[in-house]
Amino acid sequence: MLHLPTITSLSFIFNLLIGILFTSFYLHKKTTSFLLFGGACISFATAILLVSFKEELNLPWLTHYLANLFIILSPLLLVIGLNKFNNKAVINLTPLAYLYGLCALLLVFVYNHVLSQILTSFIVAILFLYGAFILLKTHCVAKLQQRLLIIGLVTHSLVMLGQVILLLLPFITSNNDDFKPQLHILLIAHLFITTLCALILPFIIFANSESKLINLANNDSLTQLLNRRGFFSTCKNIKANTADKNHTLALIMLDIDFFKRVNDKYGHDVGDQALKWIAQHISQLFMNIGITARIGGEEFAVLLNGYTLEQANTLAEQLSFNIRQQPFYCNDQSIPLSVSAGVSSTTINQLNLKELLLHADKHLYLAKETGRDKVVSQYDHTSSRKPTRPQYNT
Ligand SMILES: Nc1nc2c(ncn2[C@@H]2O[C@H](COP(=O)(O)OP(=O)(O)OP(=O)(O)O)[C@@H](O)[C@H]2O)c(=O)[nH]1
Repeated sequence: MLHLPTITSLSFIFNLLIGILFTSFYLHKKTTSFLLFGGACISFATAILLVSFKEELNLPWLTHYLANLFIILSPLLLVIGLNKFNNKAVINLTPLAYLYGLCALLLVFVYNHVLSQILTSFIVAILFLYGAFILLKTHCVAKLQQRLLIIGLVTHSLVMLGQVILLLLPFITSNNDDFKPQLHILLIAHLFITTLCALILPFIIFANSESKLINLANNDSLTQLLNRRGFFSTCKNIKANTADKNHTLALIMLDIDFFKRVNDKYGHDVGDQALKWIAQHISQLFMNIGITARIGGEEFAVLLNGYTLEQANTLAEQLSFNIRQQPFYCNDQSIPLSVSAGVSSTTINQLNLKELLLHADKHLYLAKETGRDKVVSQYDHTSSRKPTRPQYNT
C-alpha cells in the first residue's frame, strides 16, 4: 500500500530536482519567478529532510520549528513567484513579510506543541488558495495544465484545512482520539499533491515562454502586426483549413508613398509613429476579416480569405481613403500620408503565396509608377482617379 517513507523520499527527490531545475533556469535567464519557484521547491525538500530527522535527533527547534518555517516558506515563495510570472512588476511584499514574521514569532512559543502544526497547516492552506486565485488570473497557453494546477492548489488547501480540523477536534470535543490514520492519509495527500504541483508548474512556465518566443519571432514589435515570417506561417494553414478549393482569396499589398521624405523631414521617430498609425488603420479595417502584416520597412500585406478581387479592391480603396482623409498628427504637426496598393487574387486550388505576393507587388509597382496614392488590381491597370502627392509644410 502507500508506504510513507517511500513517498517522503520520492517527494524529497522530486522537489529537490525541480528546485534545482528552476534555479539553473534562473541562472541562465535571470527570470526572478524561476528563482522563486526553485526556492519554493527546495524549501519544501528541506522541510521534508528536517522532519525526517525527528526520531533520530532530539533537536525540536530544528526538526519542528525550522521545518515548519520551511513548510510555510514554500507556498509563500510560490505565491510571490506566481505574482511575478503574472507580470506584476511591483509586488507589495510587506503583508507577506509581516505574515511570515508573525508565524516565525508564534512558532517560537508553540513549536513543540500540536498548535505549531495547526498554525502551519492553516497558513499553508490560505497561501495555496491565494496561489490558485493568482493562477486563475494568469494568462497561460497550457490551459489544461493551468486547470490541473489550480485544482491541485485548491485540493491542497482543502487537505491542509482538513488537517487543521482533525488536529483541532480533540481540543473542542471530549473525543480524545488522535485521528492518526486520517492524519496519515492527509500527510500522504499533502506530499503527493505538492510533488504533482511541482511537476506541472515547469510545463506551464515553459509553454508560456515558448509562446512568447514564437510571438516575438512572428510579430513586428513596432506595429504589433505580423511580420513577414508570421505572415507566411499563418497563411500556410489556409489551404489545409479551407474545404472548398474553388474558394477565392485576395491579397492587398500596401506601401506608404514618399516615406523617405517623412523620415528625412521629421526624423526616424516620427517615421516610426507614422508606421504605427498606418498599421492602426489597417488593423481597424481588416482585424476581423483578414491576415494583416508588415512585411517590409514601409510595406504591408493583407490576405483576405473568401474575398474576390473586386471586393478586395473596394476595401483597399476604403483604406486609402481613410488614410488620406484623416491626417497623421505628430508633435502638433499635421503630416499628410498616402498609400499605394496592389491587389491580386486566386483560388485556394491554385494558391501559391509567393506568386500571389509577386502579382500584387507588380500592381503596386504600377500604382507607384502611375502617380501613387491609388489602388491597382488585375483589371485596373489605369486608375481613373488623378493621383495626388502628399504636400509637406515647410
Ligand atoms: N522610420 C522608419 N523608417 C523606415 C523603417 N523601415 C524602412 N524605413 C524607411 O522607409 C523609406 C523607404 O524609402 P523608399 O524605398 O525610397 O520609398 P519611398 O520614399 O516611400 O518612396 P516610394 O515608395 O517610391 O513612394 C526609407 O527611408 C527607409 O529608411 C522603419 O522601421 N522606421
